[in-house]
Amino acid sequence: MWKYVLRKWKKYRYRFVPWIALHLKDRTVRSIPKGGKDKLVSDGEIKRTLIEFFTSLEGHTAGTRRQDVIYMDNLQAMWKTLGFKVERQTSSLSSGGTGVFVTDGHVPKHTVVSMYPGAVYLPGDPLLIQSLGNPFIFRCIDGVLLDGNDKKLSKFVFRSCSGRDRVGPYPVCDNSWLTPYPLNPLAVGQYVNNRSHDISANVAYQEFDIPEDFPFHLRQYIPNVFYRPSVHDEYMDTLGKRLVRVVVLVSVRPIQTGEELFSSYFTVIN
Ligand SMILES: C[S@@+](CC[C@H](N)C(=O)[O-])C[C@H]1O[C@@H](n2cnc3c(N)ncnc32)[C@H](O)[C@@H]1O
Repeated sequence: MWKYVLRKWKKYRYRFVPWIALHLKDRTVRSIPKGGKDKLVSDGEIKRTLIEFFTSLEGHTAGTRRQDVIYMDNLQAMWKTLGFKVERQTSSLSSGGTGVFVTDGHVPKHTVVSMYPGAVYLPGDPLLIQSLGNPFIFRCIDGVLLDGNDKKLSKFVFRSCSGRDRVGPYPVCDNSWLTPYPLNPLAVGQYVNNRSHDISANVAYQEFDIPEDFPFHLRQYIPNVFYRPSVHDEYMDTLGKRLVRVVVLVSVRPIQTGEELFSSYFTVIN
């Protein structure tokens, strides 16, 4: 029985874990050809965008200003740097809960429009308890999992991992995505809803490993942290010199003000 489950899991290719597959009726599949890397934009372009945007946020955290005020400033910085704002709002789908919308500006095709926050679990890390009934477990192409749930045990786990990995006074990731006012307003990608038969996807997920030369002072805006402590040696052996896995959402077509973002939860690599 256990071997059967493991064999099935190894073959499992959807972006979200089986729990969500059981709960969504519309499972329109996005198919990627064998050998395809599912990369819409280059790693260099993602790195450039993140550095440019994070740099524009610097200085907004100083002092004792309220988090909601900082959030508004950072949304404004998003508009100035990237040319658009994305925010959480009630979904346009009945029973869609919260979704993510472009609330100002215009998103050109092949632009980083959001980030999927959460703790990063490598194959073999214990995620079972956090994953029960959790619709926010995201699966990367290589089997790495992200838990983007901002409540309950998942929230507690992220907070403790982010505290553990501090280097002196410098945070190496951001945990404000667990609140309604993320310091990095891109970090709302876990709320993007699945496309339906009538509405096609306007964004797609893309993995990006933060390289070692990423500016240290900007890591405070990265909404991801490894679950496992001291993972780096092992991780670097397999993937080269990388600090942490992030997942960005990239527009697959131009998106205008007022449009809700929709992805394909059922992306499958053939
Ligand atoms: C990753 S969460 C997305 C955020 C979610 N809308 C919320 O408010 O928490 C996935 C959950 O969103 C809902 N959802 C996503 N796409 C949907 C769709 N096309 N129709 C209805 N519900 C959807 C389902 O409840 C699913 O379990």
